[in-house]
Amino acid sequence: MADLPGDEETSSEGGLRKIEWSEIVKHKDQNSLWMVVHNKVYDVTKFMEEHPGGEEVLLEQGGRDATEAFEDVGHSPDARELQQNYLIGELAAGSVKPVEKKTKPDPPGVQDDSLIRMLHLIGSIVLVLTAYGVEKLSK
Ligand code: HEM
Repeated sequence: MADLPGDEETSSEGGLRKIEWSEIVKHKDQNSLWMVVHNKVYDVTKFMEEHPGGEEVLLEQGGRDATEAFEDVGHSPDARELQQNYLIGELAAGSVKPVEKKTKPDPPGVQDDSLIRMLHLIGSIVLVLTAYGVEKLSK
């Protein structure tokens, strides 16, 4: 495969280029789709349309560790052989996987905000009532 960015970084021992997560996570759409399976990095951009399981599932795994998803499907030995055509490198040892941001729970502070507003309201009412009471008493 030609024109792979950083091809020249190919390591001497394994022959496989060591790739960091910081680079992998950038390749997660139709233009360029990489995924990690068993610590190996695959560029499946050109395979997307041919994938018997559909391109959607591959896109979902773009820029991520797809090992579990890949194994859960129980891919055939043929599929595993085919997969090797798309091998571009291996995960750099010690490369730290970025924390995935999934659907966030309610941001903290939302509840606190409404609590503060409620306290303000109660405070204002107490203030008005007190002022009213003081005025009455002073008469
Ligand atoms: C380089 C990576 C991959 C290759 C080469 C590949 C290849 C294949 C092949 C050849 C098949 C046909 C059945 C078989 O031979 O096992 C298949 C089916 C399937 N693949 Fe993949 N696959 C890859 C990654 C993935 C990933 C990451 C997922 C994520 C969920 C996935 C999901 C599926 C599903 C759901 C099917 C079943 C389709 C069906 O039987 O209806 N594949 N794949």
